[in-house]
Amino acid sequence: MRIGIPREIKNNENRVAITPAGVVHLIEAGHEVYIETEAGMGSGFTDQHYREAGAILVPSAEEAWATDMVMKVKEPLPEEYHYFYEGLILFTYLHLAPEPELTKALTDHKVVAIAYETVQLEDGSLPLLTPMSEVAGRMATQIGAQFLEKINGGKGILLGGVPGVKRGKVTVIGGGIVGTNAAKIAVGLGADVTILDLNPKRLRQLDDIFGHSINTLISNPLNIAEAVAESDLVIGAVLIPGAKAPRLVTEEMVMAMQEGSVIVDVAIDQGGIFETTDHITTHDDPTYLKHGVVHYAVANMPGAVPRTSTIALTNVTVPYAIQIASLGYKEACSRNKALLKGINTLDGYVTYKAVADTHGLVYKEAEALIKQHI
Ligand SMILES: NC(=O)C1=CN([C@@H]2O[C@H](COP(=O)(O)OP(=O)(O)OC[C@H]3O[C@@H](n4cnc5c(N)ncnc54)[C@H](O)[C@@H]3O)[C@@H](O)[C@H]2O)C=CC1
Ligand SMILES: CC(=O)C(=O)O
Repeated sequence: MRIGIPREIKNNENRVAITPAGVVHLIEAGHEVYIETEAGMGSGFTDQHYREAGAILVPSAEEAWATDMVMKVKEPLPEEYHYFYEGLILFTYLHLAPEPELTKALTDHKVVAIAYETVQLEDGSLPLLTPMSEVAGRMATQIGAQFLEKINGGKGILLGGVPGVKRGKVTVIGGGIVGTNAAKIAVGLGADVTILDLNPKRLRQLDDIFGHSINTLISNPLNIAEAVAESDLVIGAVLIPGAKAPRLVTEEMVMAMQEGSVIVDVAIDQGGIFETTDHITTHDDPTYLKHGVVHYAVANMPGAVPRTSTIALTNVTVPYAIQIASLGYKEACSRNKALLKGINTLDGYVTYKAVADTHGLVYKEAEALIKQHI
């Protein structure tokens, strides 16, 4: 199969969908890799690295898109929609629930869109989201600490405090991969950390992992309101796979926070969990002030640490890409049910229920559509 890797064009998105090591694996499996020139530069991989690995360098995005399967990192932007064609396999993060226009473009062009973030194993885990959630979770606390500094618009506190001065309070809403990694860094900095989750089993696991260095709270509106009001930093880390994020923190709750406190809404890629994170921000202009609270809502946080992120991402995506390329998506998804769950659009239909429900579109099971072809 011909696999295309265009350069990412989202603001400050320095990741790339394949490393030279990944190219070697794909070529060993019998495939051709067409990579746009300079696509890997932001991650420290030169065109020469890719050439030596056996890739074919192409000078335009158009040529990278004119292949059988395109691998990307982020969702295509409107200026890329004209590359879509019927039967194109697109393997990337999509986050379609907050993206009605992209959903329409994919269904209109009958693209086979396989979203990294909804590939799901039997135990419910999301193997192609996990590494980026680890990165974003760790970054969330670092970023929060940075914006709490007075020079960056914050209230001027050090999360760990010092002897004789109180520690800062960090609340993490959602105790999955992002939440756990955010808490690890916050505990490491010496902050007073509270994690809320809806799932009592998860809270027990967190209690086993962190012991008395965190507080756990069941997630409900009263607990959220109380924890948010007294926090210096609140991190949004909730996910209902494929669906629009629930708005758990109301504007009123944000108004109860002290001026100069900070919100990092990591879940913004699924629409965000704060009523006040009403738009996505970029690495160029990452924050805005609302009710005196600094809001950070960047949807591609790992793009800021591309070397780490590209390697972590491709470690997990390449084995799935090889399955799709070697077997074809129909056979690969019939054999691998985790991959089947990744198909968000097929044959002009939305094939992920939460996405179809969010946009009020007809839902069709990917498996049934694939069977019609076989
Ligand atoms: N902004 C960015 O650059 C990035 C954003 N993300 C996003 O971060 C979000 C979280 O991802 P993960 O941690 O991997 O998901 P996860 O599935 O590991 O964890 C989500 C947690 O939310 C909990 N939850 C569900 N409903 C809840 C509620 N009402 N209250 C409290 N907790 C609730 C679940 O029980 C689960 O523990 C996703 O939207 C993901 O796409 C991930 C990486 C990068
Ligand atoms: C998960 C995601 O969307 C990202 O890493 O940018």
